[in-house]
Amino acid sequence: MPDLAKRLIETFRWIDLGPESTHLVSDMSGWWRDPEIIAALGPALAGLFRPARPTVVVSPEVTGYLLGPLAAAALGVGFAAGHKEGADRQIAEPVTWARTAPDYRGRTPGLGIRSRLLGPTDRVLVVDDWVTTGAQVRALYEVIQTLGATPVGCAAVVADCDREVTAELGIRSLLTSDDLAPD
Ligand SMILES: O=P(O)(O)OC[C@H]1O[C@H](OP(=O)(O)OP(=O)(O)O)[C@H](O)[C@@H]1O
Repeated sequence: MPDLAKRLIETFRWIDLGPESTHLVSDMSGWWRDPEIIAALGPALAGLFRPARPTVVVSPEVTGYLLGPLAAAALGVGFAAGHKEGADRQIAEPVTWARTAPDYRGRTPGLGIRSRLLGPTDRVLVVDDWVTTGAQVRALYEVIQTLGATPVGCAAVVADCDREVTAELGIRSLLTSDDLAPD
């Protein structure tokens, strides 16, 4: 196993919120606190798709805003935000939206990208921390295609989805959820 994968596993935690809680909560704060992980994550995610020659990275709000720019910098391309509807601020220009199917928490948020940021010459890499149902990635692909651009795939730190979704959305990851299974 590569050193980065080992370090991601060592610094990840499941948090038990107590007897009232029905599930463990993932805690990735150790990743952002570790200088070696911060330095290695962008190049590692970029390396999953370098041959696809992405021209831009897109990531969903909010954890994607940490990871996407790291991967974009490693690829030498720019970044465009995937906004979630309902944020407490206005976007004062046209945004192209798509609604997600129910995600891993049963939510169906709209995801949107500022329309002027992508065009037909763009090959777009979606980057995220964790993909479960793939609903948010799929909605971003819909927006990307509506804007005339081409999604080349999704680079994730953790993939937790079934084989069909992985193949359909072209998901590649540094870890699978089995690597982070609670004890
Ligand atoms: O595969 P899916 O079922 O679509 O779920 C995966 C998405 O959910 C998580 O983000 P979340 O919406 O919890 O936001 P966060 O980044 O603010 O934690 C994760 O960061 C992905 O974006």
